[in-house]
Amino acid sequence: MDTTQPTIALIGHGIMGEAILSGLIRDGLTPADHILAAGPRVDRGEELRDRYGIRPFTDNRAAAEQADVVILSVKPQRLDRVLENLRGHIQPDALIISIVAGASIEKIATQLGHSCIVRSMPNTPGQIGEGITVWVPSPSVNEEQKKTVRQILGALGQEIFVEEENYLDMATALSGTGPAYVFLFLEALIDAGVHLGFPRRIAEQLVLQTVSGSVDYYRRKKAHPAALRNEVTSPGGTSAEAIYYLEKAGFRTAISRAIWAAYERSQELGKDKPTGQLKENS
Ligand SMILES: NC(=O)C1=CN([C@@H]2O[C@H](COP(=O)(O)OP(=O)(O)OC[C@H]3O[C@@H](n4cnc5c(N)ncnc54)[C@H](O)[C@@H]3O)[C@@H](O)[C@H]2O)C=CC1
Ligand SMILES: O=C(O)[C@@H]1CCC=N1
Repeated sequence: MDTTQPTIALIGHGIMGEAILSGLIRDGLTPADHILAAGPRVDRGEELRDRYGIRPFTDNRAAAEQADVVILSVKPQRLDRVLENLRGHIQPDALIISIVAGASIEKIATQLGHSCIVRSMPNTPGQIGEGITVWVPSPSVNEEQKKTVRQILGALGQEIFVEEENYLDMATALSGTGPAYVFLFLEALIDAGVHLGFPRRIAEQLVLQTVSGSVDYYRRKKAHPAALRNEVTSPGGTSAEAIYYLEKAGFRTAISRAIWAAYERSQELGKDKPTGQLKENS
């Protein structure tokens, strides 16, 4: 093992834990034997070891004690117990990166008894390096550590540094949760196509290319979305008819209210003992 390379411990090796470790390995940032992935499920650890060559652990402390960087990637409802268990088992100069929705820097620092914390919010497209992560450091994170954070989070796609922690609950609602809105929209369009009478395969192809082509077009034209929508909307035509019904049904307001609700839920998840049932070991 090359002792000049930082050792990274993931506490929680579910969907996002795997996204991070696979990105680090894919980008050649961390050798697989420097990644320690901890979680209660032995089968999951073995699966990740076989797929990537990382070192699995069932004992969070044993992984964290060896790590220069500790990444917290458990569900918010598990966090209190995990932090309590890790307290006193973190190297004094270790950097902690949390991706846990809602959990504030202050909460993590107090419960862990450690001040060098980064709070971040990635999203699932990070699994293919196409995600976006917003992050905020505590005051004791130094410039060298910020570089490390950029590299680690950069393995998931784009990263945005912010100075105000409140942006993290906002990012959780907009970009962290964002893929769920996009997939719901895709699903609704495909089902509408099937309702019209298209075979599902054709409906999926039409929707996927329409959505990805529109996103690419928007990216390239750099025009306001309303201007691009107007290009589609002929007087007395089909788009005007469809948009009339969407607006009448409260499309925009529903989206805005949903994102506010997600923002408020992120704030609630940061409180002690957040509600929400978890299955064993999830
Ligand atoms: N899924 C998403 O879209 C995003 C999730 N997040 C945050 O990432 C965190 C993890 O979420 P997911 O990866 O989606 O969840 P997940 O359920 O896929 O992964 C959680 C992992 O933690 C493990 N675990 C359970 N108890 C544990 C313990 N005591 N110690 C160590 N590991 C334990 C579970 O076995 C599981 O593998 C959450 O806090 C979530 O808020 C952040 C951004 C996006
Ligand atoms: O649903 C959740 O709580 C997580 C946080 C960001 C995306 N999913």
